[in-house]
Amino acid sequence: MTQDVTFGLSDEALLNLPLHFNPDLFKDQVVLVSGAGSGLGKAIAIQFARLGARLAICGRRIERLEATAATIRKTGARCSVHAMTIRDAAQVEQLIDTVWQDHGRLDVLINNAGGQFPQPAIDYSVKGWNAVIDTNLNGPWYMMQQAARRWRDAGTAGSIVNIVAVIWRGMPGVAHTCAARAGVIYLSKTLAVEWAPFGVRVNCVAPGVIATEGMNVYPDEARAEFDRSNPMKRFGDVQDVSDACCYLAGPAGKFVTGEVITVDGGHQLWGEQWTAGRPDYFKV
Ligand SMILES: CCCCCCCCCCC/C=C/C(=O)SCCNC(=O)CCNC(=O)[C@H](O)C(C)(C)COP(=O)(O)OP(=O)(O)OC[C@H]1O[C@@H](n2cnc3c(N)ncnc32)[C@H](O)[C@@H]1OP(=O)(O)O
Ligand SMILES: NC(=O)C1=CN([C@@H]2O[C@H](COP(=O)(O)OP(=O)(O)OC[C@H]3O[C@@H](n4cnc5c(N)ncnc54)[C@H](OP(=O)(O)O)[C@@H]3O)[C@@H](O)[C@H]2O)C=CC1
Repeated sequence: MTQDVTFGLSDEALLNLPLHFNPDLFKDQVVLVSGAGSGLGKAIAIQFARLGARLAICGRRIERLEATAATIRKTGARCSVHAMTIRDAAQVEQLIDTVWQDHGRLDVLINNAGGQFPQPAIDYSVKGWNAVIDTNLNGPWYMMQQAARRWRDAGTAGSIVNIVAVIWRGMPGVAHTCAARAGVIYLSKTLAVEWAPFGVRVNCVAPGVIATEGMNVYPDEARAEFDRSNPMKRFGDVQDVSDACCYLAGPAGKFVTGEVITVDGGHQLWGEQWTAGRPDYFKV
């Protein structure tokens, strides 16, 4: 049976998910989450707030960010809202300055904002290719570099978690995002070494198919098969990903850097994947 794909949990449901970590785990720490107006970013931000953190959230659409912030404030946590695009290096620099001014510190950066559109690579326009590379490689890089410069200059430790994707076998239909995510993964492994002297850890989480509204970008034909993309034959939920972020960012992950945690129900080991539908050539 195809799983119901009216994706996403309500804010109320996110506030009431059972916690798998100590509620004081991130007490008084400041966590910046990009793309927190929806889906995974919203769930990650709310979970850090429930674990005692102060939040800074960013994304392009202010209304969605304000809605997330209102939910976060119900937990008693402080939350600042920053409307910006990660694709503009100057806006990223301004963002990191403002977060330090507003909160006086930064402890964790969750580089979650991202996305792509499904299309055979042979048809990509230059603008489409650049949009995806800017969103999923250049943007996360600007965020990492600005955060790390601040940590180096302040002499304080920091932790970065980049949300990537399960790209190990390629991903037909989203070649542009595969290229970008591979870049982020190997950037992270390299920075983990370069930035270890500053006390900065850099890790990635690679989610498989997770039920979020972002999934609506895929054609019905492809989405109908997504719940069969792993041997558990279902979508993961947002907490599967937010828990991995909390593990990596928090004290349990203090000896982990340059690593990728795959949270995919076994997807990387199993089956075929067609993000833009199965081409006729492969139907027989
Ligand atoms: C058994 C089956 C198993 C299968 C299992 C595989 C499952 C793997 C699933 C993949 C893993 C990842 C999942 C997710 O990431 S979930 C969703 C995350 N969210 C999104 O993807 C959000 C939606 N995407 C976007 O917002 C955009 O794609 C983009 C990221 C590029 C946003 O950029 P921008 O806002 O600048 O975009 P524009 O609309 O201005 O477009 C810029 C140019 O990009 C081209 N374009 C955009 N959309 C399309 C499209 N749908 N088709 C073709 N081309 C597109 C185009 O050139 C745009 O320029 P023009 O508007 O001038 O034409
Ligand atoms: N759901 C899944 O199964 C999987 C998701 N992922 C990745 O996880 C991340 C979150 O995805 P998900 O929550 O599902 O999807 P969503 O589309 O719901 O979330 C993407 C978020 O990124 C923000 N964003 C996009 N472009 C920019 C930009 N240029 N500057 C700032 N913010 C931006 C969007 O907000 P706004 O448009 O307002 O800016 C939105 O809130 C993405 O990187 C996605 O590719 C990876 C694998 C699987």
